[in-house]
Amino acid sequence: MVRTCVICNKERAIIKRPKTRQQACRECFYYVFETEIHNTIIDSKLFNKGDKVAIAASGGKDSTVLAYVLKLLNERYQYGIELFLLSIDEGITGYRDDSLETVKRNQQQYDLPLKIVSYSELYGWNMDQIVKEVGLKNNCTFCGVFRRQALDRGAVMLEVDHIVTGHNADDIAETVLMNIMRGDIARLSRCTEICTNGDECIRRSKPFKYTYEKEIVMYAYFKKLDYFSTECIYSPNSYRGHVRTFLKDLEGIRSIAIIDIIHSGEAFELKKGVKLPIQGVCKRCGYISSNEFCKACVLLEGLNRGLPKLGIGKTNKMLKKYGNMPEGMATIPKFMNKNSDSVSEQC
Ligand SMILES: Nc1ncnc2c1ncn2[C@@H]1O[C@H](COP(=O)(O)OP(=O)(O)OP(=O)(O)O)[C@@H](O)[C@H]1O
Repeated sequence: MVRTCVICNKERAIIKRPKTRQQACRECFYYVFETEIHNTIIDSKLFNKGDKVAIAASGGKDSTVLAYVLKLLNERYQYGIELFLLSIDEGITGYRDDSLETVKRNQQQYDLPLKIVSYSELYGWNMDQIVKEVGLKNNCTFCGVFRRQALDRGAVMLEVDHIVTGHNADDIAETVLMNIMRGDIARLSRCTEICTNGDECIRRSKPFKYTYEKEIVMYAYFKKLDYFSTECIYSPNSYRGHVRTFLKDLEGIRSIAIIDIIHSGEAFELKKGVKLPIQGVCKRCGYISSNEFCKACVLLEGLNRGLPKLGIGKTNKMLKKYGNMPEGMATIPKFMNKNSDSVSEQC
């Protein structure tokens, strides 16, 4: 049976929106998809006119669609922001080298400046070398911690005010579930924030907070966007992978479950008296940290001392076991910010 688009009531519907189950034509799907993201940006006051914004670009579907849509919305609604692409080269042969080729093509296609920062130049180690040391089990910890800091460092090099990432509604719902299952109250209380600012120097936000992964894939497919679709070769059997499978099952039964989980996460309130870690700065590299040394410095020290397990688990417990961090070890360059000598002075 031929169905008519429920939005324009004219064209033939060729899409069933995964988020709302609405039948829509292609043009109406594009329009509602883009407009919902625009509404999220406006409702959350993500940007100020004149902001320099780095799009964390991995070459994957999410960040590729993000670059395309942000460029389009910036022109359509005159946000007045300046966009850049910022990519981190983790040094994963057969994965990141190929996806970075996609980012380089996106740079041409979208005519945006691109900056690539590598783990090797920042930390003296790439992921291929790290996996040789630590194996497949804990390597995602190294990669995640190092990437977070690498993005901030790249943003400082680009002198931008803001980083946006392609984290989508599914990613955020997964994170809520993971934090509940781990009892990680500190992260649970902040993982649904669309924008982190105040305690961090470079604003970081997720314009796709309410955008379903399936719709991002559909949009990329129908628009024929150029993106890289292989999964990371070093992340089989990650904890997140199991949560993802669980969430996909839930979505199959009730598609709105993803948004409901995000709303539940937003509604969590901490009991009075619950102590949260206090943000300070790393004594060694100046990056934000709730401990004396940031996680990246501890992980790096573990690698350099031939003790890769040093940074896995509770830092204080591990330092007790393996001994304190010796002074004068190879370390990450001091985190410098465009307005101050170090993060501590600006935040
Ligand atoms: N190497 C990288 N360089 C720059 N940004 C990255 C990199 N890896 C991840 N990101 C950012 O973090 C977001 C979430 O990353 P994740 O690893 O969960 O990938 P994903 O969900 O497959 O997203 P994508 O489809 O964009 O790769 C990405 O959308 C991107 O904005």
